[in-house]
Amino acid sequence: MIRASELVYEYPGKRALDAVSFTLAAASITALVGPNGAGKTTLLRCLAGLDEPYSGTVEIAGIDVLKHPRDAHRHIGYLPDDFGLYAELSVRRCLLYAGRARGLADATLDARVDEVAAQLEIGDKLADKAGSLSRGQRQRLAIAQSIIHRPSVLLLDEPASGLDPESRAALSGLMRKLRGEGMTLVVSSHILAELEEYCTGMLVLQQARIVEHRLIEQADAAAVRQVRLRLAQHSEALADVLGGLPLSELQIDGSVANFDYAGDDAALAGLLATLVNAGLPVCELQIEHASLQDQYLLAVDVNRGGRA
Ligand SMILES: Nc1ncnc2c1ncn2[C@@H]1O[C@H](COP(=O)(O)OP(=O)(O)OP(=O)(O)O)[C@@H](O)[C@H]1O
Repeated sequence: MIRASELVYEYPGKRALDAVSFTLAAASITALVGPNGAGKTTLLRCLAGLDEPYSGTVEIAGIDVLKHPRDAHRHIGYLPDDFGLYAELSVRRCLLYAGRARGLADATLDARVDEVAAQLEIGDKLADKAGSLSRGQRQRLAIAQSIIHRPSVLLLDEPASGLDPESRAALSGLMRKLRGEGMTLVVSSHILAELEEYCTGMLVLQQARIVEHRLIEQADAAAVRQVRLRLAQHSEALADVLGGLPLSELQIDGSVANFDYAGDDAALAGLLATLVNAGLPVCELQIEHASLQDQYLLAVDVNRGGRA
């Protein structure tokens, strides 16, 4: 659905994107993460066809964004991080304006404005001036404007910044809903704990380059997991049995053992069977998954280490 190939973008004296390539599947939500200044906003603007890269190509819904920007824009919704609203216009007029700018026909526009306002839960604000809305309501209006033309791709730059926990939870729900309707989303954010709730993939940008592209659902199956094992009572055999298994970071403290284990659920079931068959009185096996934040920090750290 979204394909970037060998993108290079330069500001005067500064390379902001360097040979950036990736493919994102339809109906996915990709977290675009990276340190400040990594190039996230620049990448989103190139994907949206708002900035022209020095070289490389962007394809969205099968359309070459650089060659056919107008066609591509029909498929793209874009929310910039510093989005502006017409403060003196009513919410309804803001949405009507956005719809007309996107070429929606007058005959259907009113109904679409009501529909999208209800979807973003600002239906009761249609008569209010945009300038009178709270930060969260303004954010929802800006998102409503960006999806009024029913794009198949939505690019959101820091959509959760400045929102309270309640509004951020509502935003998470909205993204899941849009994905459920078949939309493909790319979300740049620094709030990794929340991205984890709804993202299907993570793209890590560092110093203008992609350093990691991970599909979260797939990565989970074979990811290294931290395991905590507890026996009902102390057993001298614990160290011997665990010592013969393909584990790492093994630490034993009395009847409790902690270790890292790489394998899917079936492999874990086999591990448990081995322990029980060896006569160990296992009463607890607890698995901790590496969080998105851990994975991100690891990707960024490894890359820094590689460059040092
Ligand atoms: N108009 C500009 N002129 C010159 N350099 C720029 C311009 N805009 C961005 N840059 C530089 O390009 C690099 C990438 O900027 P970009 O805004 O894309 O990063 P970002 O990952 O979105 O950062 P942040 O997380 O802080 O929003 C940075 O080093 C930035 O200083």
